[in-house]
Amino acid sequence: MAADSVLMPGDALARYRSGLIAAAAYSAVINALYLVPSLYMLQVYDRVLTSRNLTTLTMLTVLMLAAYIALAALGAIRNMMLVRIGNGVDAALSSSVFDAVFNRYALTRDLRLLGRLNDLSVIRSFIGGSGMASLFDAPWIPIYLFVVYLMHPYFALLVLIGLLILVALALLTEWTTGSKLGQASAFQSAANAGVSNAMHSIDAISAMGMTARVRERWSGQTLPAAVLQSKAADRASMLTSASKFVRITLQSAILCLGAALVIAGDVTPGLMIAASILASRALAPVEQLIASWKPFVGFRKSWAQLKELLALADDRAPSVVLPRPAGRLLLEQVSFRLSSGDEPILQNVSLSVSPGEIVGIIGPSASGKSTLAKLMVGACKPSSGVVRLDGFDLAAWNRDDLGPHLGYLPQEVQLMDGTVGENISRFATDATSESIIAAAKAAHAHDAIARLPQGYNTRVGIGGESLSGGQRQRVALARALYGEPALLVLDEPNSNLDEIGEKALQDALLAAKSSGVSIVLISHRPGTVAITDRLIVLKDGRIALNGPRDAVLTTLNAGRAPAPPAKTVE
Ligand SMILES: Nc1ncnc2c1ncn2[C@@H]1O[C@H](COP(=O)(O)OP(=O)(O)OP(=O)(O)O)[C@@H](O)[C@H]1O
Repeated sequence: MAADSVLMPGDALARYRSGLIAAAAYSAVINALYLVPSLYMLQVYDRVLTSRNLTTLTMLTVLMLAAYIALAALGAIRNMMLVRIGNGVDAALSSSVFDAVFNRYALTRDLRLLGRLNDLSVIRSFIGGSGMASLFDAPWIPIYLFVVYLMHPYFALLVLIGLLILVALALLTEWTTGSKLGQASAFQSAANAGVSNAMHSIDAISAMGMTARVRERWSGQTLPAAVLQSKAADRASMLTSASKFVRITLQSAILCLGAALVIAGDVTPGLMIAASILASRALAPVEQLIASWKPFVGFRKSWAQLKELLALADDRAPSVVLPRPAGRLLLEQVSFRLSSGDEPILQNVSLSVSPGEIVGIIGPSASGKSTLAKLMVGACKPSSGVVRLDGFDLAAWNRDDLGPHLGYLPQEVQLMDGTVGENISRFATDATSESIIAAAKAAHAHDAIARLPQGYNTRVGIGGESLSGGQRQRVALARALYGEPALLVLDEPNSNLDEIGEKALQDALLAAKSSGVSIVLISHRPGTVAITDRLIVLKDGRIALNGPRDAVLTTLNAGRAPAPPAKTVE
């Protein structure tokens, strides 16, 4: 089935437009209700205490309680709605982001792409946390200020000064700590990436006593990170204390001003207390906004990064699901370079492979064989030219639809943590034991798997480390043959095989050939080369020779150094 097309962050959020409008409406009512405490205080002081009327006090208290209950309930509902919207946006975007990260990583091998998965949780937490709520509350700052102004313009002036000082302190915090925290996080990520990289070479590192050097490199990056972090923390705590000072001083300053105004007969004592309560309420959204500033900056950054990633995403979902291919592979003038301006790894490669044909690819190290294999299975895209399967550009196939028809055995076999059976079935949830065993038998690997401690249920460990190199290759061949693919591309499938394994591989390939599979085989071993029908010699990224196996071998053995342009040997 074709996967959904790529969803952009804005589209995902737009799906929750009505929820967001409702949350904004709840916020308006919540903020209006926050006026109740000061109004209550005003009435109690100026009306109840002067009239000594208990009925009025009871009525006011009942109204106040009803408002507080509504405030608590609406606050809880709004927060629950925002959490659900955050989760919904995350869930809606997750497949597009996951696919985009994987497809892009296949092209660039850039591990920083993993951070894009983290961007999803940044966005979810911002929408579902206090960040989004504080954006909804922000428009109320001027409204509160206006109400304070109505009480007395001097009160409003004082609150405004307090607000400006708080904002200035927040900006100062960001200005003095932001770059330090950024540098610290860059040091920390470099340290973590270095350790995870070193762990891939753990055997060589421990055998050759390199642990201390790896540790020194790690601590050389984590120590500066800690120093920068503590410098930033020192400044941040000084500025936080300054903000607290401004807040409590402002509260008392309002009372002081209020008292002076009461003495002058400008305001009532009730208004003085109400203004003091309202002033702290007016400051609350500003403080919330300041607290949410960092998450907001993070949210905007993550949002922009996901937009950029998804805009580059290869939307391969075709409108028509193509039928099962017969396996006719055609490369037309294919060139490949890692990025524009780089030297091409492959240049103007044209070739074809027919169903039931085994085409061998040989050539010196670094001549581009593995890159060619990746292009043939769509693991990377040509910089120019087209790779066609049954006449259709590979890019026209949806990866999820095409995958089952392709079998690929990469040069460095990496199995995923799971059982042998799960790896063979490519982790398909609907795989049957019969289909797994059929693939293992087709790969002539069933007996070898039967000898493993728990047979098909043996866990292979991360990368397949609990299997030997040869066992890994045999399981990977079974995985490539799972589901009877139409095209099989094998990159040095025998590099770790013993004689028995090599014979099993040859038998498996001859059986696949006789059932009409198109096979591309990168291998230099004479026994395996002997089962190919045609041979292609790659040199410096170009086809140097292409023809029937024996004719190509004769040309090579005659010692005539192959040189571009490609010769077709008959
Ligand atoms: N991701 C990459 N980043 C940088 N260079 C790359 C990358 N992939 C391939 N290359 C370069 O492209 C060239 C061809 O590599 P490729 O692995 O295709 O050669 P090969 O013929 O399979 O080599 P070998 O027989 O040694 O496996 C090499 O010079 C290699 O350094």
